[in-house]
Amino acid sequence: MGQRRAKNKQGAPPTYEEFADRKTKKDQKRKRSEDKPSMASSSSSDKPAKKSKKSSEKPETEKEIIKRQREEEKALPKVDYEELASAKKSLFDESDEEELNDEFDIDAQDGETPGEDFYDSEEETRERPMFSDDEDSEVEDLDELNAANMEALSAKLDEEADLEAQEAEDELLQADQVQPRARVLPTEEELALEGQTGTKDLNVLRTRMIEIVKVLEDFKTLSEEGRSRAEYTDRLLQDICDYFGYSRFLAEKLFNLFSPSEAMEFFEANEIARPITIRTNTLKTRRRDLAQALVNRGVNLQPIGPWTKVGLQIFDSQVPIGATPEYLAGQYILQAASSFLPCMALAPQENERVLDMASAPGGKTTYLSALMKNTGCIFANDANKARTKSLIANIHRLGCTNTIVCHYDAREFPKVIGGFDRVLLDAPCSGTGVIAKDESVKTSRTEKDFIQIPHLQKQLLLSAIDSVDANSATGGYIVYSTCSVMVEENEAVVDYALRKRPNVKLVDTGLEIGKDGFTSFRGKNFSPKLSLTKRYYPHTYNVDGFYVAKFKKIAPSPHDVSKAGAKEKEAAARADEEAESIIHGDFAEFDNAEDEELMERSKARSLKRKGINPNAPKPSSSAAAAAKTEKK
Ligand SMILES: C[S@@+](CC[C@H](N)C(=O)[O-])C[C@H]1O[C@@H](n2cnc3c(N)ncnc32)[C@H](O)[C@@H]1O
Repeated sequence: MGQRRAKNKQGAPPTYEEFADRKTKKDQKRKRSEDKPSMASSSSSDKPAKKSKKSSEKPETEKEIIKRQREEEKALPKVDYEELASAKKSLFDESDEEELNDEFDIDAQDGETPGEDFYDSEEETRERPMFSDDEDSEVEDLDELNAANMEALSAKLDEEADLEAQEAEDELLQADQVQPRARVLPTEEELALEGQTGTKDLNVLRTRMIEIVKVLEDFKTLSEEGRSRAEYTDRLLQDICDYFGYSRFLAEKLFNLFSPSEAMEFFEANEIARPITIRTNTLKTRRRDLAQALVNRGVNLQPIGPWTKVGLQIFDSQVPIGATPEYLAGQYILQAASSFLPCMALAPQENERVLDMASAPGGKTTYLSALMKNTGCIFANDANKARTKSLIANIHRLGCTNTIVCHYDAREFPKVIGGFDRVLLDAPCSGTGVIAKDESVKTSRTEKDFIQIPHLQKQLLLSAIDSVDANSATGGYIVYSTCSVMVEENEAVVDYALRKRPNVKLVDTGLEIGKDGFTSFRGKNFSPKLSLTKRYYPHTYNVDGFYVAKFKKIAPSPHDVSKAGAKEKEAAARADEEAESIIHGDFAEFDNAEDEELMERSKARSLKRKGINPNAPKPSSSAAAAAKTEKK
C-alpha cells in the first residue's frame, strides 16, 4: 500500500492578520526568487498587490482614510489595475446570464478606481443587509456580497500565488538535482537497503520519480549509457505504486494515458480532495440570492468559474452545508462540478421527453429538471431499487415535478418505452476519475473490470440510441458520460456505438472546457470524430476525471422498437401517478406509510389490468404449501 495520505487543500480563508503576515512572507519569498534568474517567474511578480487594511480600533475620518490610503499606496508596489480588473472580471463575469440576472458583479462603479474594493476597511464594520428586490439598490447589494466574498477571492489569489512560488521552487530544485547523465536508477544494493527498513523513504521516492520523469522526457540527453527506456519506466511505475498506493496493474494503465510528467500531475491531483461545490436549484432560487443567504450564515464561497451559471465553490463554512435551511428547502444540491457537464451537453429543452437511464441518486436528473423549468417529462431510471430512494428524496427536496421514477435494467429500453427527444446515459463505470473520493479504486480494479464494465456500457449505449426519436422536432440527442478516464470505457465504447449504429453521428458537446477525446490510442485508431468528445482530469480543471460524448440521431433504425405508443405509455404512467398523487406541486408531506399505501393501490390497479381480482382471497400459506406438495 502507498504511504501517501490524501490531503484537502481547502482551508479556512485567512484573517486579516494572517493574510498580512502571509503576504509579507510571500513578498520576501517572491523577492528572493526574483533575485535568482533561473527561477524568475514573471507571473508571480506581476500579480496585483492587494490593498492593506488599517489595524486601528478607532474609526477614522474620511480625510484620514484618504491620507492613509495615499501613504499606503505610495509604499506599495505598482499595481496593474487593468490586469486586476480583468482578473476579477474573469472570475466573476456572468454578463451573458440574462434570464436569472444571477451575477456577482464586482466591476468598479463609476468614479471609483478599479481594485479599490479590495480590503476596504469600511466594509468590515458595515452590516450585511439581505438582498433587496428593489432594482435601484441592487448595485449596493452586489457590493455587499462582493465584500463578503473578498475573503474568498483573496484566499484564492493567495492559493494561486503560493502555487506559483511552489512551482518556481520545484523547478529550481529539479534543475539543481538533475544533471546530464546523472545516475538516477538505484543499484541493486540501494534497492535492497530500501527494502530492509520496511517503509520506504518518501523523500527518496519522490526525488527519484522527479528525476526519472526528467530522464524520460529527454532520454537522449539525460539517460545513463546502457540503460533502456523500459528500465526507467519500470522503476518509475514501481515508485508510483509505493508512493501513491496503486496496484501495478492500475498504475500502468493510468500512466499510459499521459506523458510521464502529466501522469505525475494526475497521480498528485488524485491525492487532493476536489473543492466542495454546490449547484443552485434554479427551480427555487437564483444563485445570487442563494449566495447572499449562505454568506449571511457564515459560508465562504465564490462562483466555480465562468463556464457555469449555477455552481458555487464552498471554501469554508460555519454551518453544515448539508443541513442549512436553504439546503432543506431544496435551494441547492451538493454536487461535483464535473457532474454539471453532461446535463449542460444534453441541453434539454422545455416540454421535451427525456430519459435519464442511470439516474440515482439524481444529481443530474434534478439539473435536467431545472433546465427544463419543470416542464415536459423526465423518466428517471435506475436498475438499483435501493438507490432510487435517494433519487426520490432528491427529486422531492428540489421540487422537481416533471419526473417519473422507474427501476428497469436500462438495457430493456426502448422495449419499456422509447421515442424520447433526448437520453442521458451517465453510465456505471470503474470510477478511475474519482480516486480522490474513493481510494479503494487504486487497488480494487482488475483486468476483468475493464472487460465487463465496457461490455455493459456498450449495451447500454446502444439502448440509449435506440430509445431516441430520430424525428424529434426539437432534439434527437444522446449524451454518454462516465466518471472514468479509461479509453476502454470512453472512446472505445463511443467508437463501437458509431460502428454499430450508423444512424448516429458525434456532435460538438457545446462545453467550453475539456480536452479533446483520443482519436487513436496505443495503436488502436478510432473515428476522427472522437475529437469532438471531451475529457476532464483532476489536474487540468480541478474537477473529477470525467468523459462526455454527444450524439445526434440522424435516422431511425430497425432497433427502435415500440416507438409507436410511447406517448400513450407516458400518458398512462402520468395518469397513474397523478391518480396516486405522486405528481403534485408540493412534495413536502412525503412519508413512507403513505407511500406503502400508494404502492398497494398501484399493485391492485395493475392486477385489475391483467384481469386478476385484487380482492380475491389469497390462498393461505399452508394451503399454498399443500398445493405445491400435491403438484410434486
Ligand atoms: C454513475 S451512477 C449514476 C449517477 C447519476 N446519474 C447521478 O447523477 O446522480 C451509475 C448508476 O447506474 C446504475 N446502473 C448500473 N447498471 C445499470 C443498468 N443495467 N441499468 C440501469 N442502471 C444501472 C447504478 O445503480 C448507478 O446508480
